[in-house]
Amino acid sequence: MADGAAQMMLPVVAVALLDEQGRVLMQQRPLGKQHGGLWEFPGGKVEAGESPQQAAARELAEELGVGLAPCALDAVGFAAEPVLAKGRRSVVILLFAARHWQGTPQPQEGQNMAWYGVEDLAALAMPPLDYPLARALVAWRR
Ligand SMILES: Nc1nc2c([nH]c(=O)n2[C@@H]2O[C@H](COP(=O)(O)OP(=O)(O)OP(=O)(O)O)[C@@H](O)[C@H]2O)c(=O)[nH]1
Repeated sequence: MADGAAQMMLPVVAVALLDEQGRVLMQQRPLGKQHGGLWEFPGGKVEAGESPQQAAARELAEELGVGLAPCALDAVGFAAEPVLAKGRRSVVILLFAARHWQGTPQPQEGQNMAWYGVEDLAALAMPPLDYPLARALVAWRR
């Protein structure tokens, strides 16, 4: 990828933790941040020198205190804004799914978390890119 293109993209990873009943863990963004109060898949920005899987494992440890082996992450799909305002960076979110992890998810940053049926995600108030990610998760599970 050309340097210019890299500067215009902001890579973000997200993880669908799936429990034995097939429910998925969602967390609520803190009020005061962009998309505050909306429900999202846990995750965050990929840092320099990380693979997407390493970033996902780091973010899930930071946010929920769980251990994730990079090989336990299945690629589900991605979402990106179809049209960008001039000069804005394109957020590209890569969604992984995991059925196995170490520890019990506990909010580490004071955020609310809850388990939802995968088919129920579309009814949640979410940031825009989490809707196509939720649809990709429904399709991936079939
Ligand atoms: N999940 C999600 N994130 C989005 C969407 N659109 C969008 O710009 N983002 C941005 O993607 C980034 C996700 O990274 P993050 O979770 O580490 O960001 P953050 O604001 O919680 O943490 P920060 O304090 O490190 O910036 C945020 O800047 C978030 O605002 C979207 O539709 N869904």
